[in-house]
Amino acid sequence: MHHCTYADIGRRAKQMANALSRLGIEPGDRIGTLAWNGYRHLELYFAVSGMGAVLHTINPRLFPEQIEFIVSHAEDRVLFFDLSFAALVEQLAPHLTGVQAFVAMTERSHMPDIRVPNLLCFEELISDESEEFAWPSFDERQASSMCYTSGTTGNPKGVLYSHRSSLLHSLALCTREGFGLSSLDSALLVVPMFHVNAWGMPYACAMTGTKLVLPGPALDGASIYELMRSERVTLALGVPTVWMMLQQHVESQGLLPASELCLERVVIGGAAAPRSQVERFERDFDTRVMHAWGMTEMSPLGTLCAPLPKHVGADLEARLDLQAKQGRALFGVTMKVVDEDGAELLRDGRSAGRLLVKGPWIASHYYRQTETILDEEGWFDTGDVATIDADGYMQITDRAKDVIKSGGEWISSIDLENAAMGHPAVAEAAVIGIPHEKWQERPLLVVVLKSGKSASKAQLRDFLAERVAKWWLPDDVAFVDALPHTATGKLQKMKLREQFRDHVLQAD
Ligand SMILES: Nc1ncnc2c1ncn2[C@@H]1O[C@H](COP(=O)(O)OP(=O)(O)OP(=O)(O)O)[C@@H](O)[C@H]1O
Repeated sequence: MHHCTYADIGRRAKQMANALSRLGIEPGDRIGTLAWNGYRHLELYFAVSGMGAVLHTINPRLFPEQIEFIVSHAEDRVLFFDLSFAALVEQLAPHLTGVQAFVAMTERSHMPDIRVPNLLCFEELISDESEEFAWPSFDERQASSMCYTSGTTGNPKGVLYSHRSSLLHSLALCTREGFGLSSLDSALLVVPMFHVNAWGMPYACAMTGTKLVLPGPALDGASIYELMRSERVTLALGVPTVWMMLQQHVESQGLLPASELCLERVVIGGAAAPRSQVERFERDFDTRVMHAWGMTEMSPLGTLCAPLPKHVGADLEARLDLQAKQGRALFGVTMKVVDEDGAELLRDGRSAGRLLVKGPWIASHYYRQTETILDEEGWFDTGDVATIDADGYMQITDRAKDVIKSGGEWISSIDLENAAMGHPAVAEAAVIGIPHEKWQERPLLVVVLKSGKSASKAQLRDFLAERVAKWWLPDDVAFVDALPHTATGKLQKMKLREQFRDHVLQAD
């Protein structure tokens, strides 16, 4: 484990800024990274943006052709990469003709033996550089970083973040109503630094002096647990699949209650937080869950579920009901739900419609596309379907493309999945619509069972019958070993729909 201070990061960032200037990098140039969560990646966050260039973090789990497209589309001039991507870089390099240097994020003794033009070594690059660098001044609306969407529902689209949007977003995170960061915190980032600036945490933690714990590629339950223990983590951020692995690990290893940990807060975002997962954190870890929602286009956070004074002292059931919601808009963000004609729906917690958002850290267009993605009043259509209640708590019921349309009504795949995940034998669940002659579509529940546990279709349907409306009950249940996820932890429903394209619904 490498330990360093923000002062060390600052010094090395200045050395890197000097090195990049020497390579001819100018303000506005894009610098790509194919890297896990690590200190060198953090140094690049500050070196590249600080000198006025644009840090382009690339999702390394995309297909090689997609990475090739993205690097070329962004016109990256330098590509930094972790050693685990050396073979990938060697494969891609001949096609990345615009990249003038490839930098392995390591020291000389570990340089990979690959055939890549202009291969440089990170530590060698900065070793002789001065620790002084006069950070230039520039317009706050200038781009500081960029990233492409997850490509869950189509091709990835490039989004630029400005210094202004990143700063405002970070300030919102620091507040008590945000993540409430302080220098007393130790924050574990299980969200990748290659996607949406790891939810803005690298900046927000530096602003507050919060210790950042960067886990590298280690994403299994055992290593996450060990890091939480050894680094005395008080705040951890991740997607539901990551927390599923952690909870399975502590359960299977008999580590419950998890009193060895000093975990005070867990942020669950990127996909809906299952009620059973929230309950386990509250009950077995004695940890407060903060449910968060956002999008690449939103830098990424839009809402956070924090209690109001009237919720203080509420019992577990009431707290769980609240945590199922994605939360209230962060300072700076405005939201509304609208019907198909664009008319605003009631804030009654029941009327579901398309969720529109507005705010200073929401992108106005995709990279290298001229047309705006905002309507004439500045609203961005998130593509999510949601309700908003009288207190302003928003709850996602589905992505518009995943809604199951049955007999003219909508069935929320997310609600069904959450209900199914409450069954003690279910590790993970996904619900998709299967075409149906009479009803247009009917739900199919696809389930991964916990190892060593069993449940029949009938048992699962009986379990659900007590929790959802009768007409929502899945017509069929399919058992699989694993569900397809994107690199950012989202269920790939497009892939699942493809997998079950010819599926014939069978009740038993
Ligand atoms: N807490 C949450 N609960 C439910 N859904 C969430 C939550 N957080 C994020 N999401 C989902 O993730 C989406 C944002 O994902 P992201 O911006 O990473 O890429 P993507 O939208 O999946 O990619 P693409 O636009 O290429 O399909 C949101 O619109 C929402 O559907």
